[in-house]
Amino acid sequence: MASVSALTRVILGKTALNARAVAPNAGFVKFYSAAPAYENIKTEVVGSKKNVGLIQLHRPKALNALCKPLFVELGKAVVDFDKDDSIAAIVITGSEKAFAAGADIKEMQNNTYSSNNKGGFLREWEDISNCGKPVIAAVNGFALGGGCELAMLCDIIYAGEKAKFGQPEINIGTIPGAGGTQRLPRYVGKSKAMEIVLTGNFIDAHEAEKMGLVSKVFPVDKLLEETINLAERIGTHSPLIVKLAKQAVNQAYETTLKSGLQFEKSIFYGTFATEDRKEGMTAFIEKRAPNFKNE
Ligand SMILES: C=C(C)C(=O)SCCNC(=O)CCNC(=O)[C@H](O)C(C)(C)COP(=O)(O)OP(=O)(O)OC[C@H]1O[C@@H](n2cnc3c(N)ncnc32)[C@H](O)[C@@H]1OP(=O)(O)O
Repeated sequence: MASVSALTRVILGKTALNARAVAPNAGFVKFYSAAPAYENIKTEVVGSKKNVGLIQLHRPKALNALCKPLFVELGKAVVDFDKDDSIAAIVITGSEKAFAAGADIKEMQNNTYSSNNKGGFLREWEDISNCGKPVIAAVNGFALGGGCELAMLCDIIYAGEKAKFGQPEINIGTIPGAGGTQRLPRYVGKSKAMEIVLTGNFIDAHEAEKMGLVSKVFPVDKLLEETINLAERIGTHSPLIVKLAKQAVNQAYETTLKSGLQFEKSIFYGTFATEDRKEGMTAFIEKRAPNFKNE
């Protein structure tokens, strides 16, 4: 697969450089003065308004298996983009062959119950689910085990038509450990989730779309472009209201309908305390585009 840089050059028709490598004020790519030297991921700021944080998992020799160093870097990149007011949404992608082939089996082979427990194995993954901004997965290739779970930690999943999803942990004598038994049934229902978890079988992108795991399927070489378009579309709205909308939808997974509706109502009422709600409605009535201030 072409690198993120090459892809974004194609997508945006201008020079997109790795944010780590670019000098301050280089124009197209936002410079992170304190950007760490990542080894297992690449980050860039992309989109015509430079408001989409793109993270590419980059551990090609292991099909992006999610070793701890990779996840620490991924968590840091997500937290940094989440804190950055110029970023509207975050896209996580992998390579054409693999989004991620799961947690790193070689790394965990000699773990014990007690080492998992004491070390909080896979705890870093919470950095993704705690992100306030929309996180979108662009999945080409394998999204297996932890790879499928990482995609499900994201708010929206777009897939390339050759993507393969699965929870094959059962094949190696364990069970999904990063949300597969909990998030998958919420996406696809109990029977299909049981089938996927208990057989370890893979499902293709179109099946995943039919089941509701994936929102849309695209040709492999269009996936990243379409996902960035989606992130940019979200980025046209008030970041404050987007964050509240995300919180409200996520609450549907945490509670009963009655208390979820109460939660929604209080968030909805709360939007009336924001400048952006006032601006949005005023702009509609004045027949002009809104100018949101994130306030
Ligand atoms: C949260 C939990 C508990 C988990 O995620 S458990 C892990 C769940 N995931 C899996 O079981 C998938 C494991 N991987 C596979 O089944 C196969 O690699 C696939 C994805 C079907 C691809 O098969 P192939 O195309 O034949 O590639 P394959 O040669 O197996 O993999 C290429 C390299 O990546 C390595 N690799 C692939 N998946 C890996 C993983 N999850 N952990 C560590 N290394 C992995 C693999 O060992 C090989 O390395 P090497 O060349 O040093 O032998």
